[in-house]
Amino acid sequence: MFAIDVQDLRKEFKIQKNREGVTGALKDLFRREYTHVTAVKDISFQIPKGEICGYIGENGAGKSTTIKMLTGILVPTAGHIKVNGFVPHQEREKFVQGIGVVFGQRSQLWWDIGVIESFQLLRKVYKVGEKEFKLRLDELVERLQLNELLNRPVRKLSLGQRMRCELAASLIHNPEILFLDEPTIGLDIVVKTEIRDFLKSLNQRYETTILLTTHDLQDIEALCSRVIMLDDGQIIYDGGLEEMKEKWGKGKEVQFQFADRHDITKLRLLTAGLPVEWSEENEVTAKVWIPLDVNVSDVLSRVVGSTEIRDIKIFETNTDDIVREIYKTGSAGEAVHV
Ligand SMILES: Nc1ncnc2c1ncn2[C@@H]1O[C@H](COP(=O)(O)OP(=O)(O)OP(=O)(O)O)[C@@H](O)[C@H]1O
Repeated sequence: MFAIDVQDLRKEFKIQKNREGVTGALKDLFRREYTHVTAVKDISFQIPKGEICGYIGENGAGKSTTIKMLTGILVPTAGHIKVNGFVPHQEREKFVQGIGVVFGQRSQLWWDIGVIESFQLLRKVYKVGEKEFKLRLDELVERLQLNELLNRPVRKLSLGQRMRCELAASLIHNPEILFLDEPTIGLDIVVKTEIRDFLKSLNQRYETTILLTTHDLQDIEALCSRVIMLDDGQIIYDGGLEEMKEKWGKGKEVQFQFADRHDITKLRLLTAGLPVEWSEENEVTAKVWIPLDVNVSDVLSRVVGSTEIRDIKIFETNTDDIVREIYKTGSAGEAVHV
């Protein structure tokens, strides 16, 4: 059984049209006109237990709509969903016991009461026993460093502090599946790293399945072995992160800092016959772009032997660039493997 099993899932929204002018408004009063937006277009995917899967796409691609259907907040127009063995919108009460949800843009904590009181309320919602709650809370407090925050009202927390509390809140009942919609949005790099480390260890320790929506591809790099990419409600890529890089990565860039002034013509001659491209940065620095099918060491050995070098830096393919390129060209269209 998969942790998440989605078959031909579709969501259409009915939107009221507003006709123009007074006559339009009057007409609207008597007979409303509607248009339909299809936010999710018959998508299918399966996520095995214990996997951390990135769910990415541009604004409006349909990510949040999918998460809302997977968590039972929205009812699908068509298709089938099984999460943790349940149909989310039909078996809500049993279903929510097994999932945790964090929407980065919205809080599940009560604004004016102390964090610990919110946790207590959630304990009751999820019917967690006092003893179990205590153990769980101690662990979360330690690992997310919440000690100082427990008695403060949520409205007095910084965004990073609040997000750590949100994560703890979503995990009080030790769910098997965690849905995270933009969990690192607006956070500084230190908090982002802390949250990523926490999620990684949570996954390793409890085999928690995580579906993660994010615009920050560093989240994906740090956490996900698999990526599902959505475009206009359809899946345009479903596969490994490394595979994605191999398929669409443009190669590597190597930057040389020479001991003396370099001569770009001479550098080009050194690598003659290889499909590489040199560019000058300044008098002593030059870059060479090496496509994926050329061995970096072949290039290095030709240059290193004949010039004195101070420093070499190798820049790997950047996921950010790849994803941007795929969105731009839609080139992933041919390579869907679902
Ligand atoms: N309640 C709604 N009523 C009407 N249209 C909606 C509703 N919710 C979402 N949509 C539309 O569905 C499409 C997908 O929206 P969704 O919020 O799922 O995208 P997203 O990928 O999560 O985007 P973002 O990255 O901006 O959060 C958009 O065109 C959006 O305008």
